[in-house]
Amino acid sequence: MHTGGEPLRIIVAGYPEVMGDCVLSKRRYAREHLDHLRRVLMHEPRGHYDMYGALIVDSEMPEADLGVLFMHNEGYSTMCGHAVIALGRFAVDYKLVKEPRSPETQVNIHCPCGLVKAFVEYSAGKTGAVRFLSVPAFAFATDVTVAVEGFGVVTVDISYGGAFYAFVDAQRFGLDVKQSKTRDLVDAATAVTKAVKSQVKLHHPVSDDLAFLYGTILTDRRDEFSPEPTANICVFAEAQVDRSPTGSGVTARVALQHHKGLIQLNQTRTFQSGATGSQFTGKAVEETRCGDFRAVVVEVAGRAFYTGVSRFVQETEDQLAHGFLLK
Ligand SMILES: O=C(O)[C@H]1NCC[C@@H]1O
Repeated sequence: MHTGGEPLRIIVAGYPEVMGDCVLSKRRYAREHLDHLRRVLMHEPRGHYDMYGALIVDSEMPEADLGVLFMHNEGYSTMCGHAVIALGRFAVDYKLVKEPRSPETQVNIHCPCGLVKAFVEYSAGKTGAVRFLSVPAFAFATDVTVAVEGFGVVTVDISYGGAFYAFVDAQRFGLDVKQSKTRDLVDAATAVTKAVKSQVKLHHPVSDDLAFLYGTILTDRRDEFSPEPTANICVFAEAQVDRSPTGSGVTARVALQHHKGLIQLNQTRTFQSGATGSQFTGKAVEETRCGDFRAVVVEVAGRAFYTGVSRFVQETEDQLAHGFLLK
């Protein structure tokens, strides 16, 4: 499938059992014991540098309809909004939920970061747009200064939307998220990610497995509420570029905007991908807490589409059967 141009290869069969007593520990198990399969399915020649995947696993939560592990060019994410939008439709279409209901069917998706509730438009047997309520999202730190190689001292905000992101105005690098060359945006964002990773210690109240920087999101700085779309581009994992507006990034960005008093509860904003122009909407719907952090529940909405069905093989005499990546 794809959501706003971002691919999602949903793995439905062929994996060995993923061990672990919870979805978060299954993520650890996959990283430690099954990583060769991620490389086969994400990397070339079956995938490509920016491929994204979802492995459906059992969840230990009785209310979950399915569990999922997310994978990309470098490892395993804790949250992925574009994948949740696609999986919501997929779960209804492939009967992973019992009784589809109109006008919306609820699909509870247990992600490594926690339970995410997706609501899938359903009418006359057809699935449509999907909205989801994510795990509590919070601004972790604002106006943090880091020394970025090649760019000097840069001020960033750090926010959590199921995964941690650093946010910076692209203009700081003389760039425009919609007009600049992708390569230049990737270089700046990657340098920021490297600096934040080495200079800022992250913390998540629920688990240390959630406390890592997933990527950097460059924005057009239009954070104050407006009915006009605001654009951003997300560079995550190993310099991978999201084609969509980034569901977990929109969640983190809305939490940041709400924290700064730039957006009120239930004010809907439109977020546009600097890469493809595709759009998600996002709004904070409830104030809550995550440990000591004041947090919000954010609703993100978008559309996903089917692209095809694949079956992959590995031949024993193939020297490149295990996958490779050109950097
Ligand atoms: O939509 C999202 O949240 C994601 N897309 C790729 C990177 C993030 O996981």
